[in-house]
Amino acid sequence: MNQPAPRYFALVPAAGVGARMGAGSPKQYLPIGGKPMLRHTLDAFRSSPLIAHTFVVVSVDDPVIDTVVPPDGVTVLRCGGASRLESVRNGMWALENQLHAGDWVLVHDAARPGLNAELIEKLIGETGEHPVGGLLALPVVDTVKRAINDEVATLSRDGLWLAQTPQMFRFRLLADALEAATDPSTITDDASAVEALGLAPKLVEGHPRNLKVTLPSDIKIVEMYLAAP
Ligand SMILES: Nc1ccn([C@@H]2O[C@H](COP(=O)(O)OP(=O)(O)OP(=O)(O)O)[C@@H](O)[C@H]2O)c(=O)n1
Ligand SMILES: C[C@](O)(CO)[C@H](O)COP(=O)(O)O
Repeated sequence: MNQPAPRYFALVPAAGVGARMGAGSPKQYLPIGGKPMLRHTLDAFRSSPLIAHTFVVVSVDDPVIDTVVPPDGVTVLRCGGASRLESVRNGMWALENQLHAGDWVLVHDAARPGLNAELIEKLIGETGEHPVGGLLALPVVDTVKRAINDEVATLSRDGLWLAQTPQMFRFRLLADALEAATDPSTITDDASAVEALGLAPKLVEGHPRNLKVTLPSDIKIVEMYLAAP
């Protein structure tokens, strides 16, 4: 019997405060290339024919989202938590009765506005029906140092990658993994919750344009990528 076509949904955690940006307001609403940072991410998912719908998680009392959310393709979930882990987990809880166990969920940071349809489709295409899931990541190309107190050591960069997002997993697996996760300081992305179950997601090479806008110096970099044809 033919299997139903897989469904892909985006879940965008956007309930952070942007402390490291130091802008005095949540960074996801800062203007990037003429529109709020979050809108770039929402528009990227709306531009991909593979994405059935996008859900964005914001803080319960977010006063800005209604002026940023596009007219269609996106549903706002006012259930943000005290950590990224909690915001994503709360978002998954909110979708419990809307998504099927086998639906794919692509979790993507609102703070990564450089995402485009090509990267979305690359992740989906290369992850395919992988038994665990996949995430965009970049292989480490610099020498890595670890500094503890006055000691500095060079770490082998063999096999080291820097995780990006989206990170895509089937709904049930991701929901169960996040349910089992307890420590937001160690479970800093969605894949680490799945890895804690003893599972290994696929790493798919992303792109520097998909950087996480964390510090003020990141804004000009991502605007450069967004301005490039
Ligand atoms: N309680 C939180 C914390 C973070 N995030 C989201 O998770 C993504 C990645 O987090 P990060 O870049 O750390 O954003 P902030 O937490 O806002 O930044 P900072 O750590 O500097 O405060 C962002 O899209 C952010 O909005 C979230 O939804 N809920
Ligand atoms: C999810 C993530 O972007 C993968 O690199 C990263 O872990 C988010 O970290 P943050 O401290 O919440 O920005």
